[in-house]
Amino acid sequence: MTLDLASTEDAEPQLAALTDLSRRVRDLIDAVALTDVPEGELAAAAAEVAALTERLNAVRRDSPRSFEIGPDGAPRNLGNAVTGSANPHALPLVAEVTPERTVRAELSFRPAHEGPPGTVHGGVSAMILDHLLGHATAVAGFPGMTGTLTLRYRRRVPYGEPLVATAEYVRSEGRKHWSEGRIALPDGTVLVEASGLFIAPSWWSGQGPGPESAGEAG
Ligand SMILES: CCCCCCCC/C=C\CCCCCCCC(=O)SCCNC(=O)CCNC(=O)[C@H](O)C(C)(C)COP(=O)(O)OP(=O)(O)OC[C@H]1O[C@@H](n2cnc3c(N)ncnc32)[C@H](O)[C@@H]1OP(=O)(O)O
Repeated sequence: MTLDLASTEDAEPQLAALTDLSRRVRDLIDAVALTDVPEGELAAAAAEVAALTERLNAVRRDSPRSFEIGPDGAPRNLGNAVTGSANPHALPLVAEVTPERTVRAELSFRPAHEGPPGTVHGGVSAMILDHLLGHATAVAGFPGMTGTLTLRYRRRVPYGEPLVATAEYVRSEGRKHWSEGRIALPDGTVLVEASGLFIAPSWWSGQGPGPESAGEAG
C-alpha cells in the first residue's frame, strides 16, 4: 500500500480533468447498461472505447490514488471505490461529519447498480454502509479495517431516487470498535441497516505480520 500524503497542488489541474473524465465514464456505464441501439452501433462504440482505453494506458500507475492531504488541508481518497471522485466505480459518496461526530451522506444509486429488477444490488448497499460505518468509527478516533459487517435488508432500495445514509460509532472493547448505520428514504423510512466491527490491525502498531497477509484498507 502506498500512502503518499504529500501536498499535490501541482497535480490539481490533472486531478480536476481526471474527475471530469470519471464523471463522464459513469454516464457511459449507465448508457451501456441501458442502451438498446442496434448491433452495428454497439460494435462501433466498442471499438471507440477500446481506442480510449489504449490512449489512457499510455501512462499507467501501479494502483489508484490513495489517501492524501488535499490543498485545503483535508484528507481525501480520490481513487476510493465508494468516495473517489477520480474513480468511475464510485458513486461518489460525499459524507459529512455532523457536530455530534456522526456521518451523513445524501446519495442516489444509478441503473448500473441494479440487482433484482428495479432494485439496487444488496452488495452495493453493503459496500456503501461498510464505508460509512468505517468513516464513523474513524471520526470517533478509531480508524480500522472491517472485521465483520452485518446487514438487515428491510425494504428494497430503489435507484434514481434521493436517499440518506447515516452512521455512528457505538462502543469499543480493546482494539474492537463497533458502529451502526442505515440507508433510508428522505422521510426516514429505513431500507437497510448495518452493524460493523472495525479493528485497528496489529500491523499498524508493528505487532503483526503486515499488510501482505492482513489485507489493505478499503
Ligand atoms: C482506515 C484509515 C482511516 C484514516 C482516516 C481518514 C478519515 C476517514 C475517512 C474515511 C474512513 C475510511 C473508512 C473505510 C471503511 C472501509 C473499510 C474496509 O473496507 S477494510 C477492507 C475489508 N477488511 C479487511 O480487509 C480486513 C482483513 N482482515 C484483517 O486485516 C485482520 O483480520 C484484522 C485487521 C480484521 C484483524 O487482524 P489483527 O491481526 O490485527 O487482529 P487479531 O489479533 O487477529 O484479532 C484482534 C481481536 O479481534 C478479533 N477479530 C479479529 N478478526 C475478527 C473478525 N473478522 N470478526 C470478529 N472478530 C475478529 C479477534 O478474535 C481478537 O479478539 P480478542 O482480542 O481475542 O477478543
